[in-house]
Amino acid sequence: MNLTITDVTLTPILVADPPLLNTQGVHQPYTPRLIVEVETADGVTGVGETYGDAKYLELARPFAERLKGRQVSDLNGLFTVADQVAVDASRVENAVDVGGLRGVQTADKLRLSVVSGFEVACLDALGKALGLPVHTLLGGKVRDAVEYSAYLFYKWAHHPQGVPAEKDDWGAAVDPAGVVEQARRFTERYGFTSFKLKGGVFPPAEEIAAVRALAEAFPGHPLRLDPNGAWSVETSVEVARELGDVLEYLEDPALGTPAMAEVAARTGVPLATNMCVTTFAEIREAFTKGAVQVVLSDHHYWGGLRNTQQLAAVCRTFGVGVSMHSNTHLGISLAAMTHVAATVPDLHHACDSHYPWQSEDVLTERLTFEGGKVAVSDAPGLGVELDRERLAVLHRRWLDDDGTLRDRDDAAAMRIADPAWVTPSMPRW
Ligand SMILES: O=C([O-])C(=O)C[C@H](O)[C@@H](O)C(=O)[O-]
Ligand SMILES: [Mg+2]
Repeated sequence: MNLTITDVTLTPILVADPPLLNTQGVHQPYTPRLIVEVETADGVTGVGETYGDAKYLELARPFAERLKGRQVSDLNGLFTVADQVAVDASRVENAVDVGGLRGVQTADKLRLSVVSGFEVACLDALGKALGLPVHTLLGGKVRDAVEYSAYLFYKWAHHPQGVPAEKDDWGAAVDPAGVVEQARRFTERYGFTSFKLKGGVFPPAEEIAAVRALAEAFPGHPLRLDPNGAWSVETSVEVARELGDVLEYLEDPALGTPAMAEVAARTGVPLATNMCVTTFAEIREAFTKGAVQVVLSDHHYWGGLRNTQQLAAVCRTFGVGVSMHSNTHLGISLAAMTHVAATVPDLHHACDSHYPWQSEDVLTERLTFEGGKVAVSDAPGLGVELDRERLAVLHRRWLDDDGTLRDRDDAAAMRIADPAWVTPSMPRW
């Protein structure tokens, strides 16, 4: 068996995204993703996926060049390769990513986001070459299915008038009744039993009312609210007081570890984060201050599936829970998330997934949720197959774009509807 990497292909694409609202603005009609393929000397291929904005693509290109001639099994070597790739200083000047939605932005984190796409592609190829599923390469599954939560968003029925977009059949959700209706459809279509509402969009009282309406419609079901750091400490404590009896956790109510620690000290509601702990370097301060009770790993920016397992081990050591964050990903990443989540022993919270919002994919067969869970594939590799025609169509869309959609910008999308919109300064409430 020859595991030498002989070819690496990078395909940036634009995928349809509905008008989902968050505290920064609204999703653009198409969002960038990067599809990574590696091929071995034996002709075995592996696929990976990561963020597709220009700053990732510009690192992925030199990274891909350096991979040829290496072994798909040399997963540790990917980090050495990453260290050799220079990051343009202007890419980390503002120190935050997507207005802060993905936490701090450092050169290392950018590199890790690229490593993850290649790591997953290498694991897929290695698994196929050995006839083993990715979860076996990660040490073996401890469950046969991984539970996901319904990721509810305030949303408009359509992207602003005149903006080209794909149709979506979800309708609008801008008030408690709309949120409950969306949740009902999520349960009917996918069987989800826990619900996360993306908040920070409307004044807290409206979002409290929406969560209350969910609690009434789905009594006893785990509920979460995530305003992406849009609230002050006082507001966070107030919301925790109002909703403490129904929340599984509050996610990033306030921005930054010191503020989160203060909120945590003043409420019994557990706090989760995908914003103040997004790198290993941020763990010590957050855990020693008791700022977070659940870390939501995003294998893309934590540097892959094996780093996610390491994060889970650190969390276990500190008695902090672990679950998963999600961002406009496709089926390759859902498969990758499912494989790694299947290997984490103490996963006690349903993982996030945007996948139901992504009507387009690059797989021949979409992954499915049954009873809110994705079955863990035992097929070799990730257990997914690339649909080359679909990939070509979505790549063509990226090629045809004049550059405005190649970098995610929720504030720019909002300005189309509201020209006066500026990225809100935090805390917003
Ligand atoms: O905090 C989170 O869970 C996210 O950042 C998830 C996504 O970025 C979500 O907020 C989005 O895409 O609007
Ligand atoms: Mg979050």
